[in-house]
Amino acid sequence: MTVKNTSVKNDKLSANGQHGGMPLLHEPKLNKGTAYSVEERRQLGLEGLLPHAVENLDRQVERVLAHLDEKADDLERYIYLIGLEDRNETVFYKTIMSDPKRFIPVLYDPTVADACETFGNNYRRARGMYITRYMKGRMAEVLRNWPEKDVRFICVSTGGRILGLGDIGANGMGIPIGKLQLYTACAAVPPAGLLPVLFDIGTTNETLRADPFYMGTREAPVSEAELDELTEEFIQAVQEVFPNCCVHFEDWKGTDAIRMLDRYKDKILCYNDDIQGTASVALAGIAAGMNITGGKLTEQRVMFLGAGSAGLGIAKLFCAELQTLGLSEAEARKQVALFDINGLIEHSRTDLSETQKLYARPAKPCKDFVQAIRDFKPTVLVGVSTKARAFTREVVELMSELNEQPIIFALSNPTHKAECSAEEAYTWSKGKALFAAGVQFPDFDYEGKTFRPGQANNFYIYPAIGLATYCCRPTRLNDECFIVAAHATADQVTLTQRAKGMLFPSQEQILETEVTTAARIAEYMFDSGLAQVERPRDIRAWLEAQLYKPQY
Ligand SMILES: O=C([O-])CC(=O)C(=O)O
Ligand SMILES: [Mg+2]
Repeated sequence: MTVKNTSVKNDKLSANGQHGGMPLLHEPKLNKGTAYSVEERRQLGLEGLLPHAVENLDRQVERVLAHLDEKADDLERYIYLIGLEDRNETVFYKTIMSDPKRFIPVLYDPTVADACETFGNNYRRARGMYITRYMKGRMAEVLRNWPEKDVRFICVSTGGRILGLGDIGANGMGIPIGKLQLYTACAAVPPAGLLPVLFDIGTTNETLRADPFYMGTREAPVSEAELDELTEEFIQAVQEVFPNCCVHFEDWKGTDAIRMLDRYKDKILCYNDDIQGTASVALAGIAAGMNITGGKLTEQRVMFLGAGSAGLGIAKLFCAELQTLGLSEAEARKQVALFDINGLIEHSRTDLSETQKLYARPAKPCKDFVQAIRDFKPTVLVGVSTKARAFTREVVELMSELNEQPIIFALSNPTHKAECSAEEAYTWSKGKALFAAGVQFPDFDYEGKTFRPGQANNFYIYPAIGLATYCCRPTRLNDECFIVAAHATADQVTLTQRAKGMLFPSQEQILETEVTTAARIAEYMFDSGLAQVERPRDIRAWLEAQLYKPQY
């Protein structure tokens, strides 16, 4: 426990006109609770406000762990943890970062899905910002209400497509909150500059609009033209109020997501996690699969079930990678096929978006997914459909007939939306499949061998992108950053892990993994001229020096 560190923090507090005492104990970023020393208690007017015992951080975490053990389920644990973050940010991050494999699923997917669906019922305290159409013309003024002035990342969602849950409007706030917590939990990005934003544009969800506990605007979504206008004002306001901020788009309706990324990616520092982060983690899984099968990336044929922002994002990044490996654009696109609710994406379809048209195959119409697989003969199958159980026994068996080791990703989430479970993938493929899902499935024993399913979730990627961005201050992010992140992630799967069929590094050492990934991204940012700070001699050590550490 160092008094020095505290007195620096408390200088800041004095500058705000606060001098310790009870307000200090209610300030989660500064509060040390029972860890204040006798001396500090005297200096800061805390005597008598705390029990006698002076505890250290480890003892405080032990108490938290005991509380968590008493909770009935993960949603209760989630609610408790958010409350803890409201009281003491240091204990919160110390707890999460001490066991990320255990806590990522509690704080984030799949529990965050329940947290979002019950957001109005379980609401406790203000966190993040809500921007509505009623702030039109005043968004910059509104953003100035946020107490932290040096905001470095805004994660913004309309709630228009939350995970595989569809449009849940303002209840989607759980996602920007959770995504930003993982910047810190997985890559030690300092939490002070992280701002979750729910861009409340109304919702198509009539059940929610009729729910007395719903807290968003009770209206149908604004028109596309109005959305574009509101978003433009928001983006301008962010540039003005938080000039060092990277805008992270998350869980917008697919067409809005693609349109906004196209509009802003070359104009401001931004990215879309569902398009670029998901694409990068899928590419990482495919690249790691090549290390197991000995196959070549250029020979992979990827078939998607679902042709929304995630599927199109993966297709685009995969093709970009194939082009860097020497294929032409047309050759690369031939390696990809998409199949959606209306069948195979092929030339004669009249319902395709401009982006979907790029991947339309010169093939006959086909509404039968199994037939489409038989015709295209994919080596990799990617589920981004939000259609539970869509990878049937027939699908998995056919993939195993076509491939020695088929790569099967069931990315829809939360758990009940996955296209198939790990157990199904391993059993139906007779242990041949290299499998990953968007959520973590438990290990599975099949004929004497233990398989560890992968979690192909963008949390392997975006926190590392965040750390590299935080340190290098690039003016833009491009697709190459996400390709570099994919390879850096795949390269960290060890030989022992590959032997268990693992396609991603283990989550126990997620911080170590993401710092390594961030170092590779940072190196690319310096090499390519994207970085706006001076290149350090030792990039890794330089990143490490800037990591947030949960300590007093
Ligand atoms: O949040 C996750 O687990 C993955 C993701 O971005 C999504 O499903 O929208
Ligand atoms: Mg998402």
